[in-house]
Amino acid sequence: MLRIAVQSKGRLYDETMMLLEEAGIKLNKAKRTLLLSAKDFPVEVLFLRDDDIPQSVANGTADVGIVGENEYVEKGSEAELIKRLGFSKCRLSLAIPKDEDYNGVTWFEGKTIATSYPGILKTFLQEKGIKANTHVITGSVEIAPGIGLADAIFDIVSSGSTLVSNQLKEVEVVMQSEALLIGNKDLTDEKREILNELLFRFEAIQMAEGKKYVLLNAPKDKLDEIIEVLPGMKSPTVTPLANGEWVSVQSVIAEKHFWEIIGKLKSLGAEGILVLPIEKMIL
Ligand SMILES: Nc1ncnc2c1ncn2[C@@H]1O[C@H](COP(=O)(O)OP(=O)(O)OP(=O)(O)O)[C@@H](O)[C@H]1O
Ligand SMILES: O=P(O)(O)OC[C@H]1O[C@H](OP(=O)(O)OP(=O)(O)O)[C@H](O)[C@@H]1O
Ligand SMILES: [Mg+2]
Repeated sequence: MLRIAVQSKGRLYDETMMLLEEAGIKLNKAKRTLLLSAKDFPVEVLFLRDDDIPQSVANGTADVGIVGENEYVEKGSEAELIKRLGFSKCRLSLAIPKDEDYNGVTWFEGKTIATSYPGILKTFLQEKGIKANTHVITGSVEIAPGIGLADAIFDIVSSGSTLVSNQLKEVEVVMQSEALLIGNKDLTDEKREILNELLFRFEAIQMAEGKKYVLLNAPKDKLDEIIEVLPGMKSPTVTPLANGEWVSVQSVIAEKHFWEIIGKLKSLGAEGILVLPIEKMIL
């Protein structure tokens, strides 16, 4: 059994559970259980507060874990980084009251900064040679300047709307963060084998992200030009149609180039274009 620690509720929960489900890990349902086993796969899932995940993985309570890079770095965890998962992207930034003049990090000299990430903040301030006081609070950090608890804050920013609604402005981005798969350094060979299977599945899911399968009918005399627009994984599949003047072409395209590619295909005379989602991709 490989034991995976995941956040029990919060910002990481939904996408973590979706990733596990897409990887074929279906949990045996039980109400209010913090440890659930999976059906048909030697994995069990341990639900924890995200702050506790790096340490649980480092000390072997869990074998692997899914946690924000911010928590992993803050805890200085002995766990090893196995894979970046690409979701829950955010950044850790310093922010100050919006009406303050700001002309560089020296603004923070002698100031008090409220944060839930004192470790990362300390490293940053040391690198910059700034002496400031840190006020550690575990939540609602953004209200600290407004109630006179601190002069500035150091916290998670994503859209920036929490800063705006607290009359703050972001002045320094200190680190970028995303969800990570981390693992204990001393996994047994058996556990490594399960982990490798899990990684294979995660990679197939990530590979399919942002990609679409396209099928279309093309006039034979335009085939070369159409193939140039549609690179495909290796090269597009081309099959003849009953009408000898036409062929069917199938390929994979990146969603971000979708409309541009479809426009070119149409102008080259492609017809009957079908676009299908891709669930998994194994090269
Ligand atoms: N606004 C956001 N946008 C994107 N990712 C975020 C955002 N806020 C937090 N995250 C990421 O999700 C992780 C979990 O955030 P969440 O707010 O659920 O944590 P928490 O309040 O500490 O929860 P817990 O009760 O588990 O300790 C953060 O550590 C960060 O990596
Ligand atoms: O830039 P934004 O898009 O506004 O996101 C940033 C906010 O999101 C997180 O809080 P969350 O909403 O998860 O609430 P929490 O304090 O209960 O963790 C984080 O702590 C910030 O406050
Ligand atoms: Mg937390």
